[in-house]
Amino acid sequence: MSTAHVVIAVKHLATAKTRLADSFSEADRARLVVAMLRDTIHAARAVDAVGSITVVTPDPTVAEVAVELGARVVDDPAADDDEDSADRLNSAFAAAVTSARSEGELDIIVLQADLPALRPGELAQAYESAGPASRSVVTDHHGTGTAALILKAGAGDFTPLFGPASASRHRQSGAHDLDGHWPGLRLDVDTIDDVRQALSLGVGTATTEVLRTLGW
Ligand SMILES: Nc1nc2c(ncn2[C@@H]2O[C@H](COP(=O)(O)OP(=O)(O)OP(=O)(O)O)[C@@H](O)[C@H]2O)c(=O)[nH]1
Ligand SMILES: C=C(OP(=O)(O)O)C(=O)O
Repeated sequence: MSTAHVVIAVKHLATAKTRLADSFSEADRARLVVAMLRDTIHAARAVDAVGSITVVTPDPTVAEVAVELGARVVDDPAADDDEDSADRLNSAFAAAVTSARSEGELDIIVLQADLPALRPGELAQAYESAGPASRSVVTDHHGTGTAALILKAGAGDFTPLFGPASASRHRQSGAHDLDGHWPGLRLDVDTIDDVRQALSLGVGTATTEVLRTLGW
């Protein structure tokens, strides 16, 4: 079985999940982001084909949690630059993928950090369904964003195109859209409605605990 390397990006906790600001304080949003990251990493680590995980972040708390969970940490090269936020995110992913590939030509799974309802079987199926030497995209539950990008070894150079409506940009750049019933994999949590949907699908233990302490 081939081995995949998962790459996850998380920004500064102080600026994270602004779309949840009406419902949660900054401190609670930070706790939720860390909890969702924990559940995402736990699910990804449980996939047989996943050999290693890198988290690219400028945030020391996120870096600590990533190391505790056995992930490698890449410092975010552009976090404080005056770039557009999507450009910063794309620079962060590009740096992490370059770092992972410096150890050899690997399959790479670029994965969102906020997938608390992810099931290992969903990620395993998505990875297996991506063809050899291909680039593939798992579109998010809205049909517009990118939940995951799968870059099989030999797929060539990678230009991440995350940001609003990234799924169509990834498709236009040659990525195949993967079909599959993967509700947890597709459910990146950005809004309060997403929180409700994730809860009804079933979230991991860390997110369950934080939401419970917040009265959910
Ligand atoms: N390392 C890194 N990660 C980023 C950066 N910008 C965004 N991310 C991460 O990429 C994912 C999608 O980011 P966004 O949708 O822009 O931000 P968000 O915090 O999820 O939500 P909003 O603030 O509501 O937009 C999240 O996991 C972010 O933490 C960045 O500049 N550097
Ligand atoms: C940045 C993206 O995700 P989000 O929905 O979290 O903004 C994206 O889908 O490219």
